[in-house]
Amino acid sequence: MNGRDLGIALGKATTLIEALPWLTEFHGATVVVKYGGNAMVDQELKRAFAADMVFLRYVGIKPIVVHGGGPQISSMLGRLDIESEFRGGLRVTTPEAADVVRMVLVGQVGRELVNLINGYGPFAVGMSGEDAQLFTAVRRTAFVEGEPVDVGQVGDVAEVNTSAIIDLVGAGRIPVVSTVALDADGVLHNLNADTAAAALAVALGARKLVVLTDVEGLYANWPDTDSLITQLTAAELDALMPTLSAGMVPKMEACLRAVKGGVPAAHVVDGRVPHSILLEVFTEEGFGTMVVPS
Ligand SMILES: Nc1ncnc2c1ncn2[C@@H]1O[C@H](COP(=O)(O)OP(=O)(O)O)[C@@H](O)[C@H]1O
Ligand SMILES: CC(=O)N[C@@H](CCC(=O)OP(=O)(O)O)C(=O)O
Repeated sequence: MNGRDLGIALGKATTLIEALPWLTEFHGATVVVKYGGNAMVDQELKRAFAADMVFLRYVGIKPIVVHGGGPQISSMLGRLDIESEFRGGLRVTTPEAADVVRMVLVGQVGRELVNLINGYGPFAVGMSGEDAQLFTAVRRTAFVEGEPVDVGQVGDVAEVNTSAIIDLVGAGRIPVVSTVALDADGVLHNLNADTAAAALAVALGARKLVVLTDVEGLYANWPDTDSLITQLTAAELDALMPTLSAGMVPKMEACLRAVKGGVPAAHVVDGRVPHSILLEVFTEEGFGTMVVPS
């Protein structure tokens, strides 16, 4: 082996051994991952994400994936000539739109992700928030400039029944969750996927919530990209919330909900970077923005 090849080999060994403390710390831990953004549309990023989930599973971590799909829902509503708009970051969801949301999330986006993950190992099992009553929804209003606005069949998570997820994870599976759910009267509701991921992380007592996005993480002064925050407390995030705009609001609300609900760390990581989740979990410096309890 020449000097250059030896250098490369030693670099690889260093990277592997750097992971040892984190492999030890997170062995057996439950990690809820919200999949969305670019990582959901770019072929290379999609495959990298699927490989990461199977990697986590093989090293003894229990990943649970909650997926988004806003752009795919908008595209299908457009094809069907059904009007769609967002108010206060939430999709106005008529009964007709709710059927399309379920069809796209459960029947299209969820299926594709299950198949991608299963390309690396036969572990992924898809489920809707309806299955075994994983989520019970309660109707949610949006807030536009401080005023409540009715957005139709949009729900928050009122209750989580983790039994089916626990069964699947116990059998070595990777649950892939689509975020539609019934309310107590059996009416179908559309749940924001960041919100649902946070509620699930809390109910499962997860060690981490990791939310993929299309920026490096949370910036203190968006759009100044020199202002990336690597770590902050829930109290510091509470103070920043009024300064955040559209897309980041549900994500950071989800991080707050998770850490206030007992999850030790919630992360927002850049889904444009292949294997960003591995970088977050297995490196000393982590990746993106980490929110910790106050
Ligand atoms: N303080 C902030 N830090 C980072 N991004 C912000 C901030 N405020 C607003 N944003 C916007 O939020 C977007 C992320 O939300 P969104 O587009 O909904 O993500 P995704 O498609 O990954 O669900 C960023 O691309 C950015 O445009
Ligand atoms: C109520 C609400 O807005 N629901 C979302 C559900 C999908 C989602 O959250 O997808 P992303 O993570 O890709 O945004 C929607 O209808 O678009």
